[in-house]
Amino acid sequence: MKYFLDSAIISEIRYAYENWAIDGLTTNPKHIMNSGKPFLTVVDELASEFRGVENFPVSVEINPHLNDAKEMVTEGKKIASLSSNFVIKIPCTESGLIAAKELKKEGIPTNVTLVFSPAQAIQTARIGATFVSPFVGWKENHGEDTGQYIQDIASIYKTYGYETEIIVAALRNGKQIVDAAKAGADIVTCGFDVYKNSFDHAYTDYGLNIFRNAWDNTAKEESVLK
Ligand SMILES: O=C[C@H](O)COP(=O)(O)O
Repeated sequence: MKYFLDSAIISEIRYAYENWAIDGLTTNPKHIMNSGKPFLTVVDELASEFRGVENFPVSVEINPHLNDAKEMVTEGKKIASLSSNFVIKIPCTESGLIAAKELKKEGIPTNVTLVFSPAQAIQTARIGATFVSPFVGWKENHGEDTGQYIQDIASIYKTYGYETEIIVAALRNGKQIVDAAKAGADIVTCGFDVYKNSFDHAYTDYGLNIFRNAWDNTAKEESVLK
């Protein structure tokens, strides 16, 4: 399963790319706002950060106020022209799905976002979007159990041979990453801290202290080892 970083902050994107072998990047209007920089500045930074890096998709979302499919396509084409890495992130509305279908005809990759049901995910795959982004954390915040939801999308895609890749989004902890993997997600996208926390475990720290103590109490010959 691939790991994408969900962020628009260049310092953490660079860190995760260099140290964690992330496979791609997703952004949304909230992440861009949180970077504290203007939209086009962030988009330019992302384009230059990954110039020449192959197979590293960077999802950039169109203006969320757009409702008209033609306007969505026009904006999507403009954003896509800025980098060969860019994937156009488009909301899962009727207009968004029409726009994603048109962008596919133009050879522009898309990521259909704000997906909350298998029915939305089916149409996303039928129109040939590159990625579908079902959100988990937002549903769970409202008390919904999401285990079956991702499994259903993955099993429907398998049954019909849909090629759209499933990016399970808005994850809040390591358990949700594991649940996504078990459900058959192709990709998860998480914030910087979610990944960082998922690499640690309290028992690892506990065991490390035991081993450090043992190391300190073991006689050592002269050696280069400290
Ligand atoms: O845009 C997709 C994100 O994964 C949404 O997640 P977020 O609630 O962490 O911003």
